[in-house]
Amino acid sequence: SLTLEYGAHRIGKRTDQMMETWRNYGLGQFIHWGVYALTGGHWDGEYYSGAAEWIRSWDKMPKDAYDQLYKSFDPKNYEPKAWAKQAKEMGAKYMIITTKHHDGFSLWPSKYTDYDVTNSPYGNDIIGPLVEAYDAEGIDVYLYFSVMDWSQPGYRVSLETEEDRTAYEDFKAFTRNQLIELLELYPSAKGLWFDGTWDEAWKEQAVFADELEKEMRAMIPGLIIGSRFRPDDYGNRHFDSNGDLMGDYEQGWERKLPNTYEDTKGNDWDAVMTVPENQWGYHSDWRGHVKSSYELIEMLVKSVSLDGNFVLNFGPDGQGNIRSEEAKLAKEIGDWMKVNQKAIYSCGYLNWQKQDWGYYTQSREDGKIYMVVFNQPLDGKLRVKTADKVILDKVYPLENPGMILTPELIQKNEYFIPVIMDQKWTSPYVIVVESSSTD
Ligand SMILES: C[C@@H]1N[C@@H](C#Cc2ccccc2)[C@H](O)[C@@H]1O
Repeated sequence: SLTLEYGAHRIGKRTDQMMETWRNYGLGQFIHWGVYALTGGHWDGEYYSGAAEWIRSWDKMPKDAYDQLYKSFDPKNYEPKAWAKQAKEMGAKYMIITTKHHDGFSLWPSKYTDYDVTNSPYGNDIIGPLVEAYDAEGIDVYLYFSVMDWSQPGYRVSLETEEDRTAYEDFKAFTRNQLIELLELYPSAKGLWFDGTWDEAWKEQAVFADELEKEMRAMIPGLIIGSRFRPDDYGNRHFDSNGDLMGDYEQGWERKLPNTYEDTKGNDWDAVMTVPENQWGYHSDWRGHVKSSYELIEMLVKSVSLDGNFVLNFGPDGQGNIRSEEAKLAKEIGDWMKVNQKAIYSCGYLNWQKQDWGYYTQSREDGKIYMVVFNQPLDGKLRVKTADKVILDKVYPLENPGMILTPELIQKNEYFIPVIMDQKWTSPYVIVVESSSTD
């Protein structure tokens, strides 16, 4: 393997309490909010088919017009406490807020740019009240920060000339200043979710990024930073040039999920997911497939079954409203979580053979096994093939612990669990398996 000075600084999972807490979240909420929400994915009557938060990059979007939008940012309906309550009802255990997206508009009062909320009609800090509201609901807050910043004169995609390099030094200092500022202003933040680190210019900054990461971790002990922030000695992010994970968890699952446990390489990971195919910021006209709560609950369960967290995105509109489609999903997911949360929180991967009826999760607290059924067999029999030396001691529906189910032995370590056929199941249900080992 290569000798790396700026590669992975740890092999294997973090085992401290803050990371244990992170690992056990199960469900998170992403919030993408900024001046792009004012456009709703349209400009001058034309529909933008890209991701709404990227509308500034659209050739039909005059850059100076976009850069004036902040002078109209005055979200009268912004209610951080209502947002936090809704997230609590949904069952989110953490929330990731865009403090600054690629356009550089800072949702907090930043000493280092005039392109921030204090210079908008709204005038006040957006981030602070949101952090307070989510902290009050017991939902941990993580700060999304885009290194790529189109508003900054020193920002560069690549460093071709001496002028580029000189300018980029200013940009690096600005980036560090804003990050230190965020951690000083919002010390209850549990971590940073970095984005916009794919530029060649940034990928040359292994030394700077490593020193900055160390400085931030020293400010907030236990701070959680994913694999998307640092480049290694050769510019590799996520996994260093030896294939070892950078940062505290894998951050590469954006709008996609791993399919097998092997895909996760045994790392901690989160999957961040949009409701439409690819809209993070507010788009008034969602086209194409919009995911149902059923689909999103399956993604959540699949994520937990593979030792990951599932983070569902919300994109409030320019007035600070949570759109009705997202409010409906939050309610539907929350209703399911209220009944089935034991199969999600503090649960993870179980090494039993995956079956077609759905997913296994296992509690990291008491070892209970949860069979989350999405595809009920027509004959009402759930095939279960356990790992070796496992005895099924007690099997029952999570919703009805008194209804003991008797497994039918098919062969060694393989059973049929009779499902409850006298009930028309309309949503995914959970069967609990209490087991022991013959060791
Ligand atoms: C979390 C998500 N990352 C951002 C992106 C992107 C992107 C940009 C170009 C090609 C592929 C992906 C999206 O704007 C959103 O913030």
